[in-house]
Amino acid sequence: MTDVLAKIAAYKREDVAARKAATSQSSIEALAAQASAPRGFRAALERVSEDTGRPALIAEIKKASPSKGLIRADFDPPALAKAYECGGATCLSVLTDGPSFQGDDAFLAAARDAVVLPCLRKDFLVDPWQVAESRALGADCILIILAMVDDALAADLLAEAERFDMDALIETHDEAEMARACKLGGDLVGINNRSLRTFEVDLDATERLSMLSPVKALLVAESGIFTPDDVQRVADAHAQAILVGESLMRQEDVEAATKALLSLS
Ligand SMILES: O=P(O)(O)OC[C@@H](O)[C@@H](O)c1c[nH]c2ccccc12
Repeated sequence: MTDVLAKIAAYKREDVAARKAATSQSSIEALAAQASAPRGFRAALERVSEDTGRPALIAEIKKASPSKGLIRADFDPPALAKAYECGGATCLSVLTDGPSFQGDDAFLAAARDAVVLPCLRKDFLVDPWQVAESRALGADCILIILAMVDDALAADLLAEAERFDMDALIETHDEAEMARACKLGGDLVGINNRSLRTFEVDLDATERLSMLSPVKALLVAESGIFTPDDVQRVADAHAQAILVGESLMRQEDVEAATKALLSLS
């Protein structure tokens, strides 16, 4: 693991230890059992990509990032969620990590309550306890970043997601990680076009890795998508969904920008 990822993993482990000390596994599971039912994240993406013949949009609510600093000052998660929904997004992704992304757990619930769209909790999972926590926060899907976890932890996270009836987006960035994703056996696989090591973005990653993805997996092209041409490019590489944050978050009129990206009017 490189410096950025190692740093994030280190503070996450500390943070999770404190959270676990405050809320036991059985307590967090009790909270998860009370959460509103999962909305079917992967199923929604599949439905839209099949019905429309274009990639379904996972629209991301992200205030800041380590590579770009502050992305959007005027930041109101429920309003952004509604703008994305009206603009044609199929699902939402909400950053909950505080130190690197200025996210907050409360943003997830606030965004999800404002819409009917399934929501991904975008955070760094380093412990299976966080899966129950994600469900307790209302998440419909979790993220498993293969650059950050070994195969055993990835399998534990995936099994926990299944136990709570959630989907899991398995994130890859290179050939070795895609091979690991195939072994793991998930059915929702992301190709991050941004290296979490160098922050360099290249849509070429989707083109190189898509043919190596598991046969049954729904494929998500993540990061660096700015224009309808970019959407077409990853669609040509067989992406059935796209995960887009920055290019939409930077626009004043998020609903109009979402429609424009999807070429809807
Ligand atoms: O803002 P972008 O370039 O459209 O990217 C969105 C999303 O793919 C990106 O935020 C992301 C993908 N994988 C991650 C893992 C952790 C944090 C963030 C991410």
